[in-house]
Amino acid sequence: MSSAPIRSFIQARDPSVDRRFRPRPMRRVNLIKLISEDEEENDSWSDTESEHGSETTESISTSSNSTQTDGALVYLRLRPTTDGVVSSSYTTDKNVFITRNSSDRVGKNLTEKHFTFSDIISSSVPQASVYDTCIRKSIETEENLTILTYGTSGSGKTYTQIGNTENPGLIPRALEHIFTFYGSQVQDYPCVSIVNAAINFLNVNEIEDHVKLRRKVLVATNTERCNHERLKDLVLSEHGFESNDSEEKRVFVWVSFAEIYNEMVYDLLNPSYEQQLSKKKGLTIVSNKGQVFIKNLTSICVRNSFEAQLLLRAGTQRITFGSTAVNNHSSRSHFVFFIDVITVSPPDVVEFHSYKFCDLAGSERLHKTQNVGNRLKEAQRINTSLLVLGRCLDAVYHNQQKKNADVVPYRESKLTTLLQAPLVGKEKMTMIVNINPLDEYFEENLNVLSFASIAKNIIFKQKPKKLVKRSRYSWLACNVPLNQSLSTNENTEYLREEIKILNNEVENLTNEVARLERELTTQEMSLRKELISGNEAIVQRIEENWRRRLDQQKNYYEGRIQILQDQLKNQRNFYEEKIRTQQLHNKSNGSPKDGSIYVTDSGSDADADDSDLN
Ligand SMILES: Nc1ncnc2c1ncn2[C@@H]1O[C@H](COP(=O)(O)OP(=O)(O)OP(=O)(O)O)[C@@H](O)[C@H]1O
Repeated sequence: MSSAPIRSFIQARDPSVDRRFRPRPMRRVNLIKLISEDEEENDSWSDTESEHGSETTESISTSSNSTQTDGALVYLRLRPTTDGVVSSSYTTDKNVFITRNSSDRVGKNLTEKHFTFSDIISSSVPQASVYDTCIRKSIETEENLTILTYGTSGSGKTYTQIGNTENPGLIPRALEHIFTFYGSQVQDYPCVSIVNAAINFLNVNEIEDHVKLRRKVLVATNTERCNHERLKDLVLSEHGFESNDSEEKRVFVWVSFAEIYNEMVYDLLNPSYEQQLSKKKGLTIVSNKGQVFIKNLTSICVRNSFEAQLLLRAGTQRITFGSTAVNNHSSRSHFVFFIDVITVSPPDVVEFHSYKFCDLAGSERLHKTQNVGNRLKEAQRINTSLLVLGRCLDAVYHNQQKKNADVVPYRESKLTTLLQAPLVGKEKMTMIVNINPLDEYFEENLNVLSFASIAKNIIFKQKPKKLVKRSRYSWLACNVPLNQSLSTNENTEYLREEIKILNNEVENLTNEVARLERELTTQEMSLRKELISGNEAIVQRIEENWRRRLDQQKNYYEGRIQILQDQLKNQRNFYEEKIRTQQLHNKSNGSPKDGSIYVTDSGSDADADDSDLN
């Protein structure tokens, strides 16, 4: 029995076939774009060949310690609210019940909804706990992880990912964690890297080139080691990370940083970033046997957390921010910060795992953000790419219930093209949904929560994968001491650059010391002023006390003087009266010839009054 011919939309039409049922492409395809991307897919494999390539056997293995057996972990994080009416009420057991408070919409279906999350992070939960809940375990179990922050504008996505100096976010914490975890195993020289999503050993020339590039990128950033020491102390004191560097292992940590702005991919660590931006020359996203990567994205092999934090800060300064009516420091693009960790164990095992921190730009209601001009264009691009992300999640979710899967429209936006692996479950994905639970954002929050609930309900059929390679000389290939690897000229140049960066650092430290001294002087002055004004107040109080006591004493003695004067007056009157009476008496009886005065015994009264004078 002959089987029915397989229909194809490329072949010429068979006139006997009913046109209504002819096969068609599932969607309109931009052929030029498809050809250019496919070409790059082919190229990318040849790029991965290194001098060790012929001796290697490469395998993609399933991660044995992976915990993802079902779907993505979706957390809800609530932003603290200072004023305004809060629209949602929450239950404790991972459920959120969102309801509108304002009276105009009560009674409509829109006003009440119920959603479930992997966990709810309330507004009082500190950044350290968010890190412990969402990321810590993945770093300690060395598994691939993509962490997305999603939500409306101003809901706290960038705060969650990057944070600030007092409250560092997930990325700075992850960097400190990785470097503490691997400790002395972290290598200084980039002997092995990831090129086009494949493990690649570098030869001596490539190592030299990379060391030069690393210097160039680091020298261009403003080194501030003192700030880093503060950040490191803070993070380590909050988490107490433990080191796992007892095993014999060589670890290479690579970081890269990309931005998707107006559907163009920009390299935030590229020394000529400004040129790419002005020429609007973005990078291409390509895929290689399911591994998606950005072609020619600058990746730097960092030696310690200080260098990594510097690159994070330098890249963050280049992210496109703008002011809107909702957030005066609003990200106008999506960014992805990549940390790739390659571990080489003796005799021949090379493993690769990566962490992608993806901060999605906020979905925006145009009438609320009041955007015009460029801001409006950006907002439209942002909303479109988020819409595609929603459609991809929706398609993945519905495909799991269907026999014939629909095409998932990953390629319709740069963001979804890049996130393809976690969206299909090849990599573990954690999504933090940020909302500002004010009543005025009720509808936006409802959209965000509906979107998140789709992500929460996806169950992946495949398990996350980890790239493992066995290479006979891998351990040896990673043992390239500086003096052997660099020629004398290069070595001199390298040392010159080292001196330059150290000088830079000395200058910064001197400035920091001067600043601290100035701060100290100001503090001392204000302390002195405070002490003087404190003492002045005490002296004034004592003075007032004494003055009061003096006044009291004065009043008392003045009173006494008055009494005594009155007594004296009375005595005088008494004796004068006595003298007058005696004189009258003498006159009537004849006065004594010698003129003497006779005193009567009533003088005893005067004696009694005299006692008062004592
Ligand atoms: N959990 C939080 N605790 C304290 N402050 C927060 C929190 N979440 C957000 N904020 C503050 O809210 C403001 C807006 O946050 P952020 O810029 O992170 O929003 P966003 O979601 O990234 O916005 P956009 O999409 O517009 O870039 C910032 O000033 C931030 O410090």
